[in-house]
Amino acid sequence: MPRSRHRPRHPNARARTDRERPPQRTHDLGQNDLVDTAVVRDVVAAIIDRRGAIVELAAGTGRITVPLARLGRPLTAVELDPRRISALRRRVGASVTVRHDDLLTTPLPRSPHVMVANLPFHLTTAALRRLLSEPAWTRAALIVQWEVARRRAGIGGASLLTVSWWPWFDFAVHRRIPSTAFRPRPAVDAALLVIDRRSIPLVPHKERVQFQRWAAAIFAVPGDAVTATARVERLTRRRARERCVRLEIDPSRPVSRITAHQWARLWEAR
Ligand SMILES: C[S@@+](CC[C@H](N)C(=O)[O-])C[C@H]1O[C@@H](n2cnc3c(N)ncnc32)[C@H](O)[C@@H]1O
Repeated sequence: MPRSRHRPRHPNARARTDRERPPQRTHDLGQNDLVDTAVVRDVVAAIIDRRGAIVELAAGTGRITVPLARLGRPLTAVELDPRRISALRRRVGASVTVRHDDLLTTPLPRSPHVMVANLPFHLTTAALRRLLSEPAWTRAALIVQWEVARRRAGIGGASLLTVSWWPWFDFAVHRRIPSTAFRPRPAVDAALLVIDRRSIPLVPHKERVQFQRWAAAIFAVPGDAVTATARVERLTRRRARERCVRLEIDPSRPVSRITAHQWARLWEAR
């Protein structure tokens, strides 16, 4: 069953009478658990050399939480489904902080930490937006749909969401995860997407809002780097081409194929 087909019902929503209550559908919450232990090991390995506390979102019944707990670091596991919370508490014991909360709003630490999540697919974009605007985590190891991971990492062309955050984050696909690694099995493969906060941003933080507006304007122009630069910067095509060549950007390159460093150079050259 595709994970994203049904709109999820929030378990904390107004209580309904039995007659009103629809049949329980666990896939509404994207409960595709990770049953492949080799993939679990890869998720843990992705954060093992990053210091700080660990926050796991969408912890489920603890298939990733348990091996994370063995690292002996402060660990908070967040899960929305109250039935899963009870199972999780029994499984991990008192050393893990188990929090019954929504991953989109749960408070995150203000000190450096790492994030882990096998995200419910229907919340992927909302969760990414939320995480990217949080100030303190240094690395996030996230399981997301395969195609989403490729787009976020700029493979075969970056999306505006990626470009908007590229000066401050690096996105990499660590591995593909076959749909057979989950129960119930989703309709599509997934990937382990690892996002690192850049220690030296490519664009100063204080310019983020302006950069994002400008990038959106460039993205809205169909075509290549020259066409977009000329339109947004109000340059002649000749001047725009000269600027691209000077900045080592192929003038005929589609906007979605411009790299993170090239975006930063274009921004600086405005
Ligand atoms: C794909 S499962 C992952 C479970 C477990 N981490 C694993 O890998 O086996 C997603 C989990 O997120 C939970 N979930 C769904 N919506 C959530 C939300 N808004 N906040 C927190 N957890 C949520 C689901 O109940 C489910 O347990």
